[in-house]
Amino acid sequence: MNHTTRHAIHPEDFKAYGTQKLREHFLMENLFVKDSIELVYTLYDRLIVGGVHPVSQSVRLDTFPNLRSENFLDRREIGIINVGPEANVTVDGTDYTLAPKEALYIGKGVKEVVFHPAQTGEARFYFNSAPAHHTYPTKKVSLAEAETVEMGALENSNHRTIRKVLINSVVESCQLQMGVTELKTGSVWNTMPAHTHDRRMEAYFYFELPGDQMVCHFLGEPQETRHIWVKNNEAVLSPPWSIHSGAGTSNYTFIWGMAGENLDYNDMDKFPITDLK
Ligand SMILES: O=C[C@H](O)[C@@H](O)CC(=O)C(=O)O
Ligand SMILES: [Zn+2]
Repeated sequence: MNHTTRHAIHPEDFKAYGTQKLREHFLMENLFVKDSIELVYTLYDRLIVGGVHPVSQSVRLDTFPNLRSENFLDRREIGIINVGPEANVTVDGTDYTLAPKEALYIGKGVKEVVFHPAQTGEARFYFNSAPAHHTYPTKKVSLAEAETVEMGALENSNHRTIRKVLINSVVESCQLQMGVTELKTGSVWNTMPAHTHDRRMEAYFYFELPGDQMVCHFLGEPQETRHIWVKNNEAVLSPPWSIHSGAGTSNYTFIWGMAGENLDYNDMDKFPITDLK
């Protein structure tokens, strides 16, 4: 397992960041390394963002020094979404088969989580983990069980399906919320009109983006935005004061995950498009 730390950034300092610094602090590349877990421990609500890529052997979710706990989930909950072909995850001896884009919520106190290679193709799992002070049951959530909404329109290049997978109407969690948003062919903009939610941070993970295409992800306070060019299978952090919205050179799918003060998905402040700067 490889881990790095990302500190929280003040919005006033953020204004002075150039391309390299923006990427260093907000972009998460190389989340999938063969037979390894790559994770980023952030100081935004202590959310951990990670990728698991078991190819020739199973990979165990081990604790690491930042946690000072015996097991990874002693004081944490985790949401896992399968971003590869069908593959299994074992949770304290129970096997869960995750079809592509299916999710697994695992509550605090679980001792062992093992990710397995796929039968066909290369397994890839993306996860977010947040501190938890209560144990909620482990639960697999299929896309059919997700709370699903259609947003936007092709005329605005933002027709998309938002599947709220780990949301409190579907699965109980302490602070974690996650979902999968799929852009329709010809639609490239996510999260427009853009919003902030001061009570929660967020992370976006882009996938199903052709290898020769990219997403231009916008971040920053609504009147002081910057951009980061993002490739397939890369993730971006969004501080609570930042918008998070992207336009692709093709359509794509992304996973959003949040942690913080509340579990209220609709608690967001939307900005009129014409007010962005
Ligand atoms: O706070 C919620 C998140 O930013 C996403 O759910 C937004 C999203 O998927 C979209 O509009 O495309
Ligand atoms: Zn958001």
